[in-house]
Amino acid sequence: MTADTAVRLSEVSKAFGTGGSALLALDRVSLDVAPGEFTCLVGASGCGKSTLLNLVADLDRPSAGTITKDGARVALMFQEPALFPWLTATGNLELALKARGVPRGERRSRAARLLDSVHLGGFAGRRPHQLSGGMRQRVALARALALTEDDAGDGQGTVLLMDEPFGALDAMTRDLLHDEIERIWRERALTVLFVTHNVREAVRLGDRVVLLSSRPGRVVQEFPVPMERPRRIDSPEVASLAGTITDRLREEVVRHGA
Ligand SMILES: Nc1ncnc2c1ncn2[C@@H]1O[C@H](COP(=O)(O)OP(=O)(O)OP(=O)(O)O)[C@@H](O)[C@H]1O
Repeated sequence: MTADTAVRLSEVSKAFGTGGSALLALDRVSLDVAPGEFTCLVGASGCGKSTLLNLVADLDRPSAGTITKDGARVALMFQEPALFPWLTATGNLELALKARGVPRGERRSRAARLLDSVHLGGFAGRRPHQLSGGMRQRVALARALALTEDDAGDGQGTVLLMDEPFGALDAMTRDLLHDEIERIWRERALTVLFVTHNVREAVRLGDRVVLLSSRPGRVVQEFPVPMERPRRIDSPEVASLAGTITDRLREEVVRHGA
């Protein structure tokens, strides 16, 4: 492990079950993620993308291999925002800050600052059902930041794990959130591991796209994304690289019958 690595997976395997019915979800996956890097993971359904994020988040343990994070704070964000419906946007953030041990007197102002940082300053008193799907995901993003920033409100050293976070949103809302996450990633120098089915989304956002095979999940190929930021998801350059990755993914799906 060096200063150049925020997360290192070394020969990580994960099997579910035992004996003849065991399912090998990940097979000797090795991956180094640099601090401040935006890495996207794509692969066919069931290739183990969520399993990999859960292992990095310590929600589960690998069957073999090691995962090293070098003191990084880790936050996880899912497709469903999973907010408490009876709490306002502010209330949801205050609860996260309480869980982080932030003193009561500081929580309101920290929550307000976090809502401002995701451009939801005017919606602090709304409950989740009074917010659009995109706004709820912004609150979920602010909560992930709340769980990881240090006492000075600095997110440096944070690994943000995102599991299809925009998968349930319409295309225009998703485009806006792509701009948002890119801005926040840059401002806070976050390290992001982003799982998606959407290859264009991966090319829009990633410094690198890692393609996983299915049953068992293995790293098939890595694609650096050389285009300048910000990129447009419908630009010819994004479409072209996404096409190359999709062709490779299709070969894998055919090979594994997924
Ligand atoms: N707790 C579990 N017990 C048994 N099998 C599991 C468990 N979690 C995942 N699996 C299996 O492991 C494999 C990988 O699942 P995982 O959810 O990580 O894939 P994925 O790539 O995230 O899928 P999707 O893109 O559909 O969300 C699948 O075959 C799944 O059925």
